Amino acid sequence: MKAKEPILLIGGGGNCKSVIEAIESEGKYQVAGIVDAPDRVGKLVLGYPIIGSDEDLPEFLKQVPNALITVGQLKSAASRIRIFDAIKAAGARLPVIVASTANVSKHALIGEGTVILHGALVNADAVVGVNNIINTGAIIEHDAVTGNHCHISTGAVLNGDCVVGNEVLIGSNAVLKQGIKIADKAVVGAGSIVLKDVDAGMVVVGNPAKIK
Ligand SMILES: CC(=O)SCCNC(=O)CCNC(=O)[C@H](O)C(C)(C)COP(=O)(O)OP(=O)(O)OC[C@H]1O[C@@H](n2cnc3c(N)ncnc32)[C@H](O)[C@@H]1OP(=O)(O)O
Repeated sequence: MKAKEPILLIGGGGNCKSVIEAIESEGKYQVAGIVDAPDRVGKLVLGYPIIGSDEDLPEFLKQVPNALITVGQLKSAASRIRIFDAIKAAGARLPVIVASTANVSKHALIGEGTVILHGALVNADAVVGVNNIINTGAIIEHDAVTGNHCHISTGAVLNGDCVVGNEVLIGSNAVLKQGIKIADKAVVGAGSIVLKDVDAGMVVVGNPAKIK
């Protein structure tokens, strides 16, 4: 059996727990440790130690060749982008993680550092950008596209041919009608039904979704 490669996780909150669950189920990587705030060093997350804080990151990345961002993304993608850039600058690798119960078409493309959590589906000819969270039970249908640094929350549905820009949050259980375009940095509120395209930076909520 192939030995598991070590991986460093950056961010030790709730998203980290879901990602650990996915990593353990996939069985390709062994969590070497977690980086979080200085006052949390020494604590455990699902049995894995918080081994240092942000300032130790460059040193850790010399020792562990794989890293993933496990900070959540609800307000802005800024923290996740900052860490992504630091990992890239250090020359470490950001693997794709696919949970054992997720389903990713062999005809889909997934960018580096993206996690596909339990029960999610990415269908044929979908393209998912780098550093995305495709959360539990989300659906990215055929030919749909997400940009970089997006969070497609739990149970959200991007129907066929939808195009989502960079740094977008699609809230839990939101549904995008087929072919809808969501521009960069927009937010779709939880449970919203999106029937019209959404401009950059807009926050839309409701059924049908309207600007908040
Ligand atoms: C594993 C996980 O936990 S993944 C986490 C998944 N989390 C999500 O999907 C949450 C997504 N975020 C949301 O839906 C948020 O409510 C946002 C981003 C749309 C808005 O957040 P805020 O700006 O803080 O809005 P706030 O809570 O102040 O509400 C403002 C108004 O919008 C309404 N509103 C907020 N969100 C929604 C929504 N999803 N649908 C309908 N109305 C909404 C509120 O009822 C409120 O209305 P009022 O002014 O008439 O009282």
